[in-house]
Amino acid sequence: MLELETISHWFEPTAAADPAQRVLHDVSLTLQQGQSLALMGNSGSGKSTLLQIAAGLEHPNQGQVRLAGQPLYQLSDNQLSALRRDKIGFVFQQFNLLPGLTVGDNILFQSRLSQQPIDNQWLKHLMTELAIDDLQHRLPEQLSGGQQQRVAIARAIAHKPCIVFADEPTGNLNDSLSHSVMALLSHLIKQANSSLLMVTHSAAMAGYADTVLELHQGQLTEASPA
Ligand SMILES: Nc1ncnc2c1ncn2[C@@H]1O[C@H](COP(=O)(O)OP(=O)(O)OP(=O)(O)O)[C@@H](O)[C@H]1O
Repeated sequence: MLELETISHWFEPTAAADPAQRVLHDVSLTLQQGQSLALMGNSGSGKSTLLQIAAGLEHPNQGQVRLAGQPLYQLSDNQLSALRRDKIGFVFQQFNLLPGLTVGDNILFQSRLSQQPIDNQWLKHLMTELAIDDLQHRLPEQLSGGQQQRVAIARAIAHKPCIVFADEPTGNLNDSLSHSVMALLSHLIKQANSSLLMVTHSAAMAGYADTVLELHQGQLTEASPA
């Protein structure tokens, strides 16, 4: 479903005398449909860079990413945007809800853009499970952090994407909220038969994923036990 093929990536030096900063070295990875993977590693080890490359948001210097059989970095900009819109869901640490839209419109935003038929039964199920059905007419600023992240999860899964990319999805929540939000995210992703690639600093949150890998010196290794 998601294949990273020998990805290498570096950033140009900020000063002429500095060497280029190589962040990823020949990273390969396969994620099957319905499988979840947590990516851990020290700050600055390249986790977000890897997630951005896997999601088609940052062009790698070398290597290819295949998502649902399509080589992301051989697609035109329009094809890549359409694939991201139809096949991918995103959950970010900062929630990233659209401030001018109600909860209901935020959740439907991506489905409407993709012009796919909206599965109302699935939407209702999501809202009930996430306990946000009474919040549909509120604006994001009228919600708590935990409520905002539950809305962001509904938005990410509403169109049953092939894969959800989550960058520190519980990074702004306290411990108990983190567990309840993470439990809901992993449960609903399984129900949608979506895959999950999640970046986290928390071994407890990583424990919700089927597999945990660590990024160290530009390469993926089995995560060391917590
Ligand atoms: N646009 C950029 N230009 C130059 N260097 C960058 C850029 N983006 C990231 N980096 C550098 O690449 C390295 C990896 O960054 P990245 O954000 O992927 O790490 P991370 O593991 O997600 O870190 P954290 O856990 O702190 O969020 C860091 O050293 C960072 O400073």
